[in-house]
Amino acid sequence: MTSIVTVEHLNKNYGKKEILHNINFTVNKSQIIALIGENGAGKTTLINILLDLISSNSGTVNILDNEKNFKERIGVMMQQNISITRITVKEILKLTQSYYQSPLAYEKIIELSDLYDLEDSKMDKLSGGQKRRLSFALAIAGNPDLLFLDEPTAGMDSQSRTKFWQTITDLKEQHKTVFVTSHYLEELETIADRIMILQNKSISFDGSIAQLRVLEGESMIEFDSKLLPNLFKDMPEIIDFKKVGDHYKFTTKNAELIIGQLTPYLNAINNLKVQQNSLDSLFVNFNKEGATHE
Ligand SMILES: Nc1ncnc2c1ncn2[C@@H]1O[C@H](COP(=O)(O)OP(=O)(O)OP(=O)(O)O)[C@@H](O)[C@H]1O
Repeated sequence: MTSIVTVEHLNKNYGKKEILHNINFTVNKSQIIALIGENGAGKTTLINILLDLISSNSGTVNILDNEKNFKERIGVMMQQNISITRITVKEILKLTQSYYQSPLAYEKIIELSDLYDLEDSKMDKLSGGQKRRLSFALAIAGNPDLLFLDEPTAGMDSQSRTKFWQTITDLKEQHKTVFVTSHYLEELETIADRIMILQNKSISFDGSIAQLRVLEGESMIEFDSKLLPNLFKDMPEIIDFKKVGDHYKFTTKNAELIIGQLTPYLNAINNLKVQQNSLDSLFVNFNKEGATHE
């Protein structure tokens, strides 16, 4: 596979505060990579370094082989929307297209960003969600091979989000590579090929959601029962055991084994629920163990 982003031994400080420590990774073509981390973990800082908007203190970044005009092949959707008074959606898109040698067709941009009916609206009169869609339109105007999306769906309604992620998946099918950060983990869960967790200044997890499930527990089991809590507490397969009143909730790496162990007590168990662990709860568990991750 062709590597289109390579980061080696990257470090970043703001003043005396270390933000990123020895970051290393490569990104291949046609992947959707979700960069996740708590507020202030350094996601935007990392993306800004990749985009050469700010400099690192040390380390190397190689994007698209740093070939001539490689920046033309990158599309960026920043966390903040840009708004210019008196310019319409159509005008700003046409202007942006004009900066590129091989831009995406205007009609295609409108279609992918779902900006029908808003082409003649003034930029500063758009709603928050519409501004997000315009930011996306501006990001894809140059028909980029590599897209950076920082909190792309913030402020979008649920219909727009669904459509947006479908578009991102379609772009991947067209061999585009997408680097996305978001706090809406349930959205990333279905589309990301690869999850990178930024924690304690480093990439502390880098792999698929299936690999994260193996690490953190594949399933969540919940039920109500008056059974003694110490029946379960010491089972090594049980992770993150919680009991509130008669309600039991825990994560496990081996749901089948636990269900087998619960079978003799099924008469004393109500509302049994077994489900695959969501990215949200995997991330919470992962962060709780934060200090132990490399
Ligand atoms: N220009 C700056 N000068 C000094 N400190 C900064 C600067 N920009 C960011 N920081 C600090 O660096 C840390 C990382 O910030 P960053 O915005 O990269 O985090 P983030 O993971 O993107 O957060 P969020 O999820 O809230 O967007 C934070 O502690 C932030 O306060």
